[in-house]
Amino acid sequence: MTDTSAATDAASRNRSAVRSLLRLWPYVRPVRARLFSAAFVAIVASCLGLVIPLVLKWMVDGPVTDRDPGGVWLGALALLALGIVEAVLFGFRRWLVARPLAGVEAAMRADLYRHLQRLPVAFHDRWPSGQLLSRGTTDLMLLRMFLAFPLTFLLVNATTILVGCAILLIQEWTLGLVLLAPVLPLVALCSVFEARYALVARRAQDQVGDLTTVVEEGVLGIRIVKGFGRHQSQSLAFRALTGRLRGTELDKARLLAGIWGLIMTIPELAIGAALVLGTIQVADGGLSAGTLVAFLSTALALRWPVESIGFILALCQEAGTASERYFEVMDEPEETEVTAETARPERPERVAARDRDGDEDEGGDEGGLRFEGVSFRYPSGEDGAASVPVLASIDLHIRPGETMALVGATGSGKTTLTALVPRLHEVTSGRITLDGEDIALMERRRLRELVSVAFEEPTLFSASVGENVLMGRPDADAEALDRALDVAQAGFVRDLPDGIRTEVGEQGHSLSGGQRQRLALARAVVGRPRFLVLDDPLSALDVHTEALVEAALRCVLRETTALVVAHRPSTVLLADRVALLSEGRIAAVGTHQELLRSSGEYAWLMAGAEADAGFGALEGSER
Ligand SMILES: Nc1ncnc2c1ncn2[C@@H]1O[C@H](COP(=O)(O)OP(=O)(O)OP(=O)(O)O)[C@@H](O)[C@H]1O
Repeated sequence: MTDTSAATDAASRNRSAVRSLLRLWPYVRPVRARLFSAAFVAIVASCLGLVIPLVLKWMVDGPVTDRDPGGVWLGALALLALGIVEAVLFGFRRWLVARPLAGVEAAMRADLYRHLQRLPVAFHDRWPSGQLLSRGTTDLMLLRMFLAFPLTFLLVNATTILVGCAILLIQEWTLGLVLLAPVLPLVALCSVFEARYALVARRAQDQVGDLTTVVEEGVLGIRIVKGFGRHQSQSLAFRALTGRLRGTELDKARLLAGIWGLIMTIPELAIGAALVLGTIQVADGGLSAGTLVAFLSTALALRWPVESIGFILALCQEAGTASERYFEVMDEPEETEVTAETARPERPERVAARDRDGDEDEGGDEGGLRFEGVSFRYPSGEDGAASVPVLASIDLHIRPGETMALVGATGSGKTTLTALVPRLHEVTSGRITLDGEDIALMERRRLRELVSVAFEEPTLFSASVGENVLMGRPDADAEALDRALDVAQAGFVRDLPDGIRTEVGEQGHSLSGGQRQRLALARAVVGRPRFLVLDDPLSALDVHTEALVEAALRCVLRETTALVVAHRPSTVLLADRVALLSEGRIAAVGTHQELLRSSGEYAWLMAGAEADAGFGALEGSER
């Protein structure tokens, strides 16, 4: 990149950082009164500091020249009082902003969390979790600090410098102009610094996100790391990232050191020049000693407001980047939602039919779960290259009350197809209907009530066993919970130390894989859903437990319309019919026996599974 384009890029980044900071206004608005009051108090406190040189001038030209001890004591008391008032005012400012700004941070964090829950699965597939974590923690902390300190002090320092300059010019305008001479070069230097610092600050904050991802993966995958003895390679990867972050932080420190050095040296030179000129004027009798003392004291009082500008600008840049990173996530579109007003209401004849026939209504052509010309491709990756279609022209009808097994080679698209029913992903073309209703036109809340899912990888939350199961239907009663646990053969929970109140630990890691799967299955069936989607939910069970779960599941499946991904013949036998998925297309539909006869691929898949199951059983009996 050429220097010019780097500068243009940095300048536009600067503008976008300011725009991002302005977007904080809705959050700041409710606390604006406190924030402005705090800024006002800080300005008063800071300007009080500028009165001190004027008291000094009075003391030098008055009591000191007249050798009046009483006057000196009076001056000293005035200085003490000014110092105390200044300190109290700064303390009051801090008290004014602390509580409301903690509230702003909490509100922004809550909004981010709420938004993350509503973003589509495709977003979460794309974004590393560490990047999201760092935006919800470090970046929000930087924004709170920005509102508490740099934002206020940018205003306070600017006002103090303006008032101080006015006092300097009024006291002795020639010396004042000498002191103001470095202003223009300093402004130019600051803007170059800001542009460069913006780029490095963004790089550092992104690297913190990458580092968080690696730490999180290392902690969550600690069993694999230990199991494969990968400590060293993990440490090396971590060290490489920390090394890169260290380099970036050093770049930041170098830039800061440079600007700070210049901001300190240039005004010192100007003060030195003013001191020399002032002393000559006092010697010539053109200036009183008191005025020179006051002039230099004012100049020295302005040192901190001037010197801190580099540091404050750096904090503002970091806050701009933090805000940009926060709104990058907040700007991602949430899942499209059909509202109660726009949702297509359930057709009256369907409601009537259901009322008449109970749950097992409408055997007709429309009922059940239907895929009509469904195609799906995952969103294109970072490089923008179009992804290949995973599912193409899927036409499949699962009749009301029917259980359909979905069988296919690994990678054929079974999980993807099941994820389309609860709309974890949106179909690329075609449509899916539940009892004739297009799920794309249904309120998500209603869709989730109708459809329950259990995935091969059972995800549990750090809550009690009961809470995890009841996630499937929070209003279910104890009887429903018991029934669900029985169906899933999860009676083991009653032997846990606190029964269903036992905490399962982070991601349920205090339980075995098979136990977690059974709880996930219980969660899926607890609400007696009209439609059940199970993605190979019995894969981690031994053959005996699997047989028990299947026997109990048979009763549940009779009451619902189900799509069950199956790898083993025993699971397939739960189903009324089987659909064979081959490279993203439905290759055949029929009963298990029909497909065994008519489809070589199906027979081959089942033969492999049978051999595996037989081997597993043999191993089990030998143990
Ligand atoms: N989040 C994703 N982003 C991009 N491609 C994906 C994603 N998830 C799956 N795929 C791809 O989609 C294809 C189908 O994957 P899917 O998990 O649906 O297969 P499957 O039949 O369920 O496999 P298995 O039996 O091994 O679980 C695979 O080629 C996979 O690489």
